[in-house]
Amino acid sequence: MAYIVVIGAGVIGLQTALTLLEAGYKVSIVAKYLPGDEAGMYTSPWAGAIWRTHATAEQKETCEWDLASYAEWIKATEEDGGVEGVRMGIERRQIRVYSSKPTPSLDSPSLWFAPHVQSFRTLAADEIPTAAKSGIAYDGIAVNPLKYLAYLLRRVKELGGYVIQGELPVGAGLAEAVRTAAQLVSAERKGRRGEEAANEAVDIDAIVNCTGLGAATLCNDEALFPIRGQTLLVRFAASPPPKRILLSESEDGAVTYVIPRPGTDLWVFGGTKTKGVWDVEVNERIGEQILDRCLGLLGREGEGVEVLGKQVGLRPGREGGVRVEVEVVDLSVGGLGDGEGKSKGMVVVHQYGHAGAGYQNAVGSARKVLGLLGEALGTSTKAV
Ligand SMILES: Cc1cc2nc3c(=O)[nH]c(=O)nc-3n(C[C@H](O)[C@H](O)[C@H](O)COP(=O)(O)OP(=O)(O)OC[C@H]3O[C@@H](n4cnc5c(N)ncnc54)[C@H](O)[C@@H]3O)c2cc1C
Repeated sequence: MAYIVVIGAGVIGLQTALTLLEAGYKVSIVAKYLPGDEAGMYTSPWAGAIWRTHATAEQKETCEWDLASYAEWIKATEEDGGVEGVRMGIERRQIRVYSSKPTPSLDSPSLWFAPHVQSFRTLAADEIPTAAKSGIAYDGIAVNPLKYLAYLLRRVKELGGYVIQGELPVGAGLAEAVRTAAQLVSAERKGRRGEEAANEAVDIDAIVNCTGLGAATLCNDEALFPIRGQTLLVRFAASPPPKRILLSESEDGAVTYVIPRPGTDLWVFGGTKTKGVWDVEVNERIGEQILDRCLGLLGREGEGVEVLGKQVGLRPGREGGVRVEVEVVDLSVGGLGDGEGKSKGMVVVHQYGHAGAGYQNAVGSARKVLGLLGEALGTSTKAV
């Protein structure tokens, strides 16, 4: 059975590990940060998060990825009275998207997703705020990132995946990172199985690199850049609004959104999308602007509104888009020897740079990794 090490425990690493385990691979995760940790370089806990595709009709693969998550999430909210959805930390909520442009016709490429989402409709004039020109609504999904990450981690462990907390060296090249990952897995095996495992060869068949922004230094990918997002966590002391996701896009590209956070009485107010800014300190002035914009979107004043959290996350943006591809890394120099002096090429599947769509891309892009691994290792999904 092929043995895969997944680097990273954000939504991408965890979903990839889960997909590989479900297909029969043995999997260990190595990651500096795990669910429950909070760090500027750990994007996933800070997400909004919702299902709202950013893909254009021409980006066929991304469209498929987004639809894969949508189908899986909707199913989880429907089956068994929605028990699985609750376990996952997701809720089905109507999303209303307001725009400063007129409604495109239903066969317009910008509405490619309309036939695929449930209860799609254009909003009537009296359902649209005065500042907007048009609006659409459909059944969306809100995700509580903390619960969702915890759920994925639990599933990984239930299926026999091992999770090792550790940092791989950055700036020393991918081969060095791969070697360190192998050492960490070896040490973990030793701890788990006792001294007799100490000399056991670490037989790793492939690595999947799900390091998000960390890939900028782990494998020197200069195309990566942060897209800073600031949000607030808000509670309404009285008369909370109807639990809907509202999102407004203005002509200058600014996006304002309110998201009821699943399983809580909190709301996420957002947001910002500032490219190239690494600063993870909360900016109070931006926070006040977000509060004003969101209350305006809800048509409310500020009474009884408690701001309980202020947060910043860095989306892993990448020039040229997501990187999901195979690289064979030469480990011959001081590498993972086979004991006979032969060089060893390690299959590394890169899986990072999902920008503002990591949650909705995760299921589909993990399936792509599964296919790439099967081709690279010569293991069909059924034969691992
Ligand atoms: C404000 C905001 C709102 C968002 N809203 C949405 C939304 O509505 N819908 C949506 O789909 N997406 C949304 N996103 C985007 C989504 O959060 C990201 O695309 C996703 O979290 C990226 O996940 P990741 O696993 O690639 O990276 P991360 O979560 O950053 O995980 C990277 C992992 O790699 C590990 N790692 C990195 N370097 C090393 C190293 N050297 N050694 C060991 N481990 C390492 C880290 O410790 C971590 O475990 C939003 C993001 C933000 C900030």
